[in-house]
Amino acid sequence: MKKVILARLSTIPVAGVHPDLVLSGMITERDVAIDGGKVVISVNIPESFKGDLAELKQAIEDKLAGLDGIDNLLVVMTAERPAPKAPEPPKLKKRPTEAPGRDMRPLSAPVPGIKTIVAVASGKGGVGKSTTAVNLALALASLGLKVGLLDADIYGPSLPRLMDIHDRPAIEDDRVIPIEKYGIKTMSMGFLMEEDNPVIWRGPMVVSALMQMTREVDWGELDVMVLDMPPGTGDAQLTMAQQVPLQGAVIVSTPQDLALIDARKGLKMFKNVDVPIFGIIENMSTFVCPHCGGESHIFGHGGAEQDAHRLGVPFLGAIPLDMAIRENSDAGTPVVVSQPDGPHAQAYRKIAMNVAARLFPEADED
Ligand SMILES: Nc1ncnc2c1ncn2[C@@H]1O[C@H](COP(=O)(O)OP(=O)(O)OP(=O)(O)O)[C@@H](O)[C@H]1O
Repeated sequence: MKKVILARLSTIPVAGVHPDLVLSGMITERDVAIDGGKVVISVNIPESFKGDLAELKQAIEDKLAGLDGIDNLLVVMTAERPAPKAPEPPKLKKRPTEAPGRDMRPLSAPVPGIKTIVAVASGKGGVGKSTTAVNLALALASLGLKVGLLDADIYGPSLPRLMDIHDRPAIEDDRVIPIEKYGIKTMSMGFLMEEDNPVIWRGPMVVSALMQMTREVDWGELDVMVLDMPPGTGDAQLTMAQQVPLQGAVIVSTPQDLALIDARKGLKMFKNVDVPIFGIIENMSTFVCPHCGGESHIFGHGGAEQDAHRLGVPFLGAIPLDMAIRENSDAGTPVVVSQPDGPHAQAYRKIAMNVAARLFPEADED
């Protein structure tokens, strides 16, 4: 099947690169993933490419249209050069983080059907950003909101593991259908990649993949989309923060990371692109002993809250370092759904209420 696909694609000329798309090296056998009738093709766009990405994508779809054995086709364009220039978002006036009332600033191209988007970011990896994003999304849903969770951490997508999802999403009318679990809609590049054949993402490829996951996925109507960003504050994260119409961002940080400067880098990045910072979530704040249940303040206590205030951003809440959170995360049953009445679910719900209050300030005024 791969051979038939590649044979058809090799008749497509690529402007400025090669008269044959396959010989150009932009698509190899490894870039074609087949799962039953679902086919995902990732195209590596080199610097020398002079054509139009949308036209090339269309040409690939046309060539494969009607091919026996393909029910659903998804073409992902990935580029090593700077992403195709999107229209510059309007220059927005800075909005104070705690500005009262509704944010009336124009949004850069809102995504139809999605009322609000909140980014979950961290200054560095391994602080529990994805665990926090998943539990925050589920806690927002438990408040009665329609929630989507987009795992934009395409370097190391963790949603398949954290939510125990191993299916591939369906594709209908050229749109990917997000996978529903525990009452929220989810999408992750991890759903499309083969575990033993990871895609190597280079620089701005990330951005075009993100745009496709935001806009070409059939999210339906959402009150809030939680966007799990890749860790760190590099160019890819910066471009994401600019290109997605974010209502705000939350920064996940451990106590020691707050005391250091990583979390501050995250704050600075969003401030630079005029995205309001909803606040800081302190993860792994106190240590809960798995044997006696006693709490130890290994990194000191209350420091994060003070740090947040010192940095001029709200403190949204703290989540302890607890074996139950790790075990549930790793088993794909986030603590908010596996122990909905437990103290951790409560802590996440409290944070979710803080976030919801910032996402929908008008609801507070009623
Ligand atoms: N509050 C917590 N208590 C105990 N374990 C936690 C807590 N938060 C996260 N973990 C565990 O820490 C590990 C890293 O968490 P996670 O994958 O969410 O981090 P991340 O910041 O998204 O990482 P990366 O940057 O690599 O994507 C996981 O094993 C997770 O279960």
